[in-house]
Formats: sequence, structure tokens, C-alpha cells
Amino acid sequence: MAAETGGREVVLASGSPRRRELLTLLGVPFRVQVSGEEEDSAETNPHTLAAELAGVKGRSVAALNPDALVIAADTVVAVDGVLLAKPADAAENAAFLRQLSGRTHQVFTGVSVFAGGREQAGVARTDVTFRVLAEAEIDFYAQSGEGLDKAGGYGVQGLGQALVSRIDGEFSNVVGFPMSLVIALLRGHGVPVWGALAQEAAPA
Ligand SMILES: Cc1cn([C@H]2C[C@H](O)[C@@H](COP(=O)(O)OP(=O)(O)OP(=O)(O)O)O2)c(=O)[nH]c1=O
Repeated sequence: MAAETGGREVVLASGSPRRRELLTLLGVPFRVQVSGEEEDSAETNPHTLAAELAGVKGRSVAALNPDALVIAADTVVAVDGVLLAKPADAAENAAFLRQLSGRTHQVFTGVSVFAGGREQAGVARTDVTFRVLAEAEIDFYAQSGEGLDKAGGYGVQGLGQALVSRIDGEFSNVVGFPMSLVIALLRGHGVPVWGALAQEAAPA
């Protein structure tokens, strides 16, 4: 395992099935250890909050795995300066969708990598525009339950793609794991994304 991952075991500090899928696509062997840290913060700036929460999750798992490379992420959705976390129920999900309808909002994902006692981190931003949604569409989507475990109350990778009219930025960032940033951070630590040959071929 260690030889395939730049000398360190890779630990994904996330319970998100999307992050698991996306890291698997990169061909990196890893195991999952979920941070038990509470995701509460007084921070109101979405960019800063995404960075802070990714750091909190990663740091707690890194403390338990000092020899590993630990990667963590956090996704924050903001519309007109208001943060939309995960909706508590279908009614709150519908309220979120009303706020997002016909507008452009921002999705920030912070990614933190801890290895050898050091942290490297970054934040990606994608702007997502929703169609003007009819009340019946809002009810239908909220009742589907798809948005309940997702920041902003929707999943762009599922039924939620029918809500979206435009995406400016990286799609994978909206799903919670911005590939460009993750690849750069992993390669920066010598982890061969898509195998050793691709590592050699990658531009500096
Ligand atoms: C906007 C949006 C969010 N999401 C997801 C990504 C994240 O999993 C989730 C945001 O919550 P997070 O707190 O970032 O992550 P999580 O609680 O799912 O997992 P963990 O803290 O263990 O890493 O919302 C989608 O899957 N699709 C989308 O379109």
C-alpha cells in the first residue's frame, strides 16, 4: 500500500460517499476514517468557513494517524451572502430551493491534506445558477429526499441536475471534491494519481 501512495497510507477523513467515489476514480488506494468533530463555527464568510471546517476534520484524523496522509474536505453553499447548510427536513429543503430559484449561488469546497505534521490546503469555487422553479417542482424535489444530506439541499449529480441551468467552474467541486485541487495536493505529496506513469507525465 505505502509504495503505491508515495510512502504514506492515504486516509480519507470523510463519510461522504461522493468523496469516496471521486477519490476511487483517481486510482489512489485509501481507507476511510471519519472525523467526529462538530462542524460548528461562527465564521460567516463561506470561503473561510469551507477552509476552516476541512482543516478541523483533517486535523482530528491526522492526530490519530501521524504516519498517514490525511485528506479532508468541506462544502459550503452561499446565496446572496446567506449560508445554506444541510436542510433539517423536507420543509426546510423547500425553503432553500425557493432561495436558490432563478439565482446564481456559490459553492465552496475546502480541501486539507495533512502529512508529516504539515498541512496544505486550498479552496475551490463554482458558481451554480438555478432555473426559475415552479412551486410544484420545489415540492417534488424536496419530497424526493435527495437534498437532505447535502449542503444547499440539492445534489447536482442526481435529480438535482434538473434544477440547474448553468455551472461556472468545476463540477466535481459542487459534488464536494474538487478534482484539480485534490490532484495537485496529492501529487505535491508524491501520491501517484492514475499511477506512477501519469505522475511522471504530469506537468509541473
Ligand atoms: C451542493 C452539493 C453538495 N453535495 C454534498 C457534498 C458533501 O458530501 C455535502 C456537504 O457536506 P459536508 O459537511 O461538506 O460533508 P459530509 O457531511 O457529507 O461528509 P464529511 O463531513 O464526513 O466529509 O453535500 C452533493 O453531493 N452535491 C451537491 O450538488
